Amino acid sequence: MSADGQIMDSSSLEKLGNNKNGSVKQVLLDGCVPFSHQVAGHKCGINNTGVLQHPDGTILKQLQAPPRGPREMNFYKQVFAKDCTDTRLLELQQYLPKFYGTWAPRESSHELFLKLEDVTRRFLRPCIMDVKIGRRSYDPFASPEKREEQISKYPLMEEIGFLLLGMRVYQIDSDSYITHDQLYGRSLGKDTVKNGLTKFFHNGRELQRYAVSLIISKIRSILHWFESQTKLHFYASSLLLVYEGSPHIINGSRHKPADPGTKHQQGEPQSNSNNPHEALSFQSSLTHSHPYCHNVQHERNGNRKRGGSVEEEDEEIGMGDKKQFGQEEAVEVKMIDFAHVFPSDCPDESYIYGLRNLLSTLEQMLKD
Ligand SMILES: Nc1ncnc2c1ncn2[C@@H]1O[C@H](COP(=O)(O)OP(=O)(O)OP(=O)(O)O)[C@@H](O)[C@H]1O
Ligand SMILES: O=P(O)(O)O[C@@H]1[C@H](O)[C@H](O)[C@@H](OP(=O)(O)O)[C@H](OP(=O)(O)O)[C@H]1O
Repeated sequence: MSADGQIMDSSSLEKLGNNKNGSVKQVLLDGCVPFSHQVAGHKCGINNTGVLQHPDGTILKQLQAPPRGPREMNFYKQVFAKDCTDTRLLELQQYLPKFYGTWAPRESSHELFLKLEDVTRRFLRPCIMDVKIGRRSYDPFASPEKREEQISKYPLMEEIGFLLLGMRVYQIDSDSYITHDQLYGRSLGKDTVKNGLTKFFHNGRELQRYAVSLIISKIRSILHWFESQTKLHFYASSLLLVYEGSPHIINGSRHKPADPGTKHQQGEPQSNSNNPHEALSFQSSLTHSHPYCHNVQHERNGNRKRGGSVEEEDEEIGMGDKKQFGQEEAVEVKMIDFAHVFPSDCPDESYIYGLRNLLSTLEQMLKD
């Protein structure tokens, strides 16, 4: 058990030798690697590995210690049950990452992971933000100590109804990402939380207004779901907001990656993985297939092979003037982190409050 309460067996981590920079690339058994787009949440195991990326493009979230881990697993199982007839739960599916069941490393079956859709996967330069929603980030069964600890981390949660846990934003001019962690989020007050959200939508040149508008409409749909259901309450749960940071690929058509959890088809574009094993699985398609594959390959490893900028690489492979996907697809909003979801018989006013305030802050941003 790691210091943060997650179970991780050191036997499942292999070191694959030094790469060119002298750093050690970790690959878990079965070709899994640490997921490079994690912006918040628990880090567990050796060298603080957190969420993992499976070679098939899904992500793996290790089950937390009971009761949290089993509670989250059961929640996913309930929502994605094949024989589910509950309309509200069926509606909820679209707002969650797809759930592909549980996964365990071949040689360490006592470790259990949730196998989930990687929400960032179809994006070339994903800008990602994790926002905890609700006025309380502790559940009704939390001990007085836990309540106090959670409240003291962000006393404004009650009033603001959300907390920026972490973000990663692509900057066009420097061709790099800036990141902010939870300490930044906690430093934001009622009058400054809008500035925090603005940072997430700013690419160094301008506010990505299209992304704000599209994300607003996705959050509105989630709010409608919450306004129409009374059976579940979500505590310490988050929204994961993602939009495309690359200026090259908005507007136009593009192929979608193969459904994660299924085998990659040759020639099918893959996106944004940092997993060398996933790259290998479609390596043979690189020479003849869609240039998008090639482009992504450099970016996804996070250590591109040449010194040139991302844009130069796009030009080299014929991507420079290509627009690759429509605006609707250029953003994503999913609910994540369900370790504290409980049955109820009334609307989840705390979560609804958080969503409404987040929405009105985003709307205000567009008016400014
Ligand atoms: N389905 C997903 N697709 C892409 N990224 C994800 C997905 N699920 C989680 N992540 C990434 O992993 C991070 C942590 O996820 P999550 O909040 O579920 O973990 P946690 O350890 O339970 O968090 P906490 O410590 O807040 O309880 C998120 O901030 C996000 O960056
Ligand atoms: O972000 P931080 O500062 O690391 O704080 C963690 C964060 O508040 C998590 O939401 C919480 O897990 P839960 O929501 O599941 O309670 C975790 O509790 P923990 O320390 O008990 O794991 C905290 O440590």
